[in-house]
Amino acid sequence: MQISEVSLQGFRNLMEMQIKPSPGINVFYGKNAQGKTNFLESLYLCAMGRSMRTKYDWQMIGFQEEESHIRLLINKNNRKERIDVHLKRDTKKGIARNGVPIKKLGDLFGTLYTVVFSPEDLSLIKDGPAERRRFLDMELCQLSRVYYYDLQQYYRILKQRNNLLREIQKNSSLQDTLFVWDAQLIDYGERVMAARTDFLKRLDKIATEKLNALTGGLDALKIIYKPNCEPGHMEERLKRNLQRDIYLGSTNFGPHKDDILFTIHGKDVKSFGSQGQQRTTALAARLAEIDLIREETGEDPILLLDDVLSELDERRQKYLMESIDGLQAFLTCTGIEDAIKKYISKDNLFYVENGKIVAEDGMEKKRNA
Ligand SMILES: Nc1ncnc2c1ncn2[C@@H]1O[C@H](COP(=O)(O)OP(=O)(O)OP(=O)(O)O)[C@@H](O)[C@H]1O
Repeated sequence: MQISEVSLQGFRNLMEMQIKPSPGINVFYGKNAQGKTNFLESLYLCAMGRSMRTKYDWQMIGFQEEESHIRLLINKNNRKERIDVHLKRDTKKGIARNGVPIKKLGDLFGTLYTVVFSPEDLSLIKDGPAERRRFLDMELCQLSRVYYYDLQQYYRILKQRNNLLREIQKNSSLQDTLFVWDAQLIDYGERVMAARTDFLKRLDKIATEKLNALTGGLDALKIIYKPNCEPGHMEERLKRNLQRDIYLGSTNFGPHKDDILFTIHGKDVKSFGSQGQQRTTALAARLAEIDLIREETGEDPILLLDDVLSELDERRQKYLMESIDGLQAFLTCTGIEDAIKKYISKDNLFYVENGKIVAEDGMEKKRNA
């Protein structure tokens, strides 16, 4: 799977541009705040139907613009696919796949697989459980539309159940109707937990190997699913906690409170790992995602690497660059460091300045003219 053309109009500070990336590692370099991450964000938006930085679509529209358009052409096993995203200030965004508008976001998943590496990956380890659930859900949604559907249904029913719990506080006879929501919540909740269990088992196996290679066998990683209630026991948990749920007006057990534990030599990386170990753990998890996507879909994902090299030591930089060799990657940096020089050709260099992206060979021509 490869992106063969990107066209942008009015996307953040990227006003009007069209580029044809190469199949290998494409490097976007330039000073701070020029539009490099904005470019990666536009690709992510086409893959996932949302930004990786904001939940508000309007924030991605250029300050002076009313609308923003992104078009990607993708080569997929000698087939061509097209994704169009249209952001509007006053209405919902429109997304089309091969010219056909999609009705549900789930219909977009699977068109373009991406793995994002960014300095914010550290928050996967350091922040609260919500960040780790987000990681889990984004990855699983990419891989399985069924999961996306189950998760959506789960949250829809959870909301209804919580509303009803608050109603029951005022009118206890309504408790008789709770079983309708509970049966569905348990059904979808158990499915979500089963998918998470399976995904994390597989991720753990691959990430452990990656971390082992990244640290030369020094650190032994384990990724452990921490379900908030044991899979298979949701019904019993809900029953046992009913009075508390009614009192609080919210559901206190279920996969909406799940977490993931990352350990090195049995110790929680969040509490005991060094900053370097936390970063390497996140990197191993991202690298494992690449293999998992390949295993699951038979497709190579597109990699978005946002200024990650500067955070890594030489050994890790080398391992990362070697791991992504042969994949299409979009890598941002402020300068062409030695670590990347040998992996790229001049044809894959793009200079970013003040919202303009210029292919390096084009610049060369301009300079020599
Ligand atoms: N909606 C928008 N419209 C126009 N410009 C925007 C919009 N949102 C952000 N910007 C501008 O985009 C610039 C930041 O771009 P970006 O985040 O891509 O930086 P970058 O090149 O990756 O820099 P760094 O190396 O610091 O990460 C800022 O100047 C910001 O003002």
